[in-house]
Amino acid sequence: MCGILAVLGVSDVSLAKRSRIIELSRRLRHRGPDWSGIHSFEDCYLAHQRLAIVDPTSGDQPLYNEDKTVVVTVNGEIYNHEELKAKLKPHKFQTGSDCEVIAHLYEEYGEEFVDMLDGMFSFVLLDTRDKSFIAARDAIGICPLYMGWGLDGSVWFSSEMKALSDDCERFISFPPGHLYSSKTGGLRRWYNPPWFSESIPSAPYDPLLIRESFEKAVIKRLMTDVPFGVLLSGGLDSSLVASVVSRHLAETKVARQWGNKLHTFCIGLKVPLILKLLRKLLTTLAQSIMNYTSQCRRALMLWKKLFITLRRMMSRPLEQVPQCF
Ligand SMILES: NC(=O)C[C@H](N)C(=O)O
Repeated sequence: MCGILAVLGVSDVSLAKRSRIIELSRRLRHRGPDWSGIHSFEDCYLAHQRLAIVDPTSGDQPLYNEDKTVVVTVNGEIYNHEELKAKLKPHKFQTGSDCEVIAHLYEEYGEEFVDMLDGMFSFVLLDTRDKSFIAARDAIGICPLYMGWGLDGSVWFSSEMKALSDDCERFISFPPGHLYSSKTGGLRRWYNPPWFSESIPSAPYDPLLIRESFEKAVIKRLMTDVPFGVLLSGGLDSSLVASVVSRHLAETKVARQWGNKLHTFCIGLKVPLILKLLRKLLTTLAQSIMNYTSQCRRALMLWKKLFITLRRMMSRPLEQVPQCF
């Protein structure tokens, strides 16, 4: 999770406008407490609130290509960034951030690079050479993104609606798997898997393939330089995730630095059945530590905070909750 805000083509380039954009970006501070950054170029602003996951020491954003003509602000994790860097051999990387690869891929391949990314992301990229910009959101919309239009013709993008709603004349939820290009002035789908148009899936059911894909999906998400935990509900999905993590934790960078105890978290009431399931799960997870919050009042306070955080995003709650990432 990080927070991004980009405002492109504002008519007012005064210091007051810049301060306003910084103030709006602060509305996303809860998404990234580790760093706040802004880059402005003429009438364009790219701001970032960072939750540092990969390269916490030098990966602050916005990020750039070598001569800083391409600027990006990204919320996301690019799981195949090492592989992509290897393809971009002549390029010089300034940071160890997984997201810097986006600026160099754009330099190398233009707007068509987005389907090379394996990850969850939403980003805005500004090419200062011709003042064009693109914005994109991952295949299924794990990372949130909203797009708005100001009365002065400016185009806005933000991780949360609360940074757009007071300053834009209208705004939309940016569709998952799409790319906006200022050159064409429209949205187009970049994610076009072969099965997309099938109404009934034609691939035969293959449980081993499902297991293998599930394990791979969990393992690639262990790409972090900071300690992490697993949130347990007591149900099947989170238990399966925890069991795959516990089996592969020892191989990770994090375990080498922080030890290979798996931290798990659970929030809820002490319902005997759930406690029984959690206890059973913990006996199967080697070296795990459980943090259980069961105080009703604290849980309610957290819900209150969550509603305030998601303010104006709750019209379709089930759709919006995963978008907190
Ligand atoms: N967390 C993010 O969304 C950005 C980037 N992956 C970082 O670790 O800084």
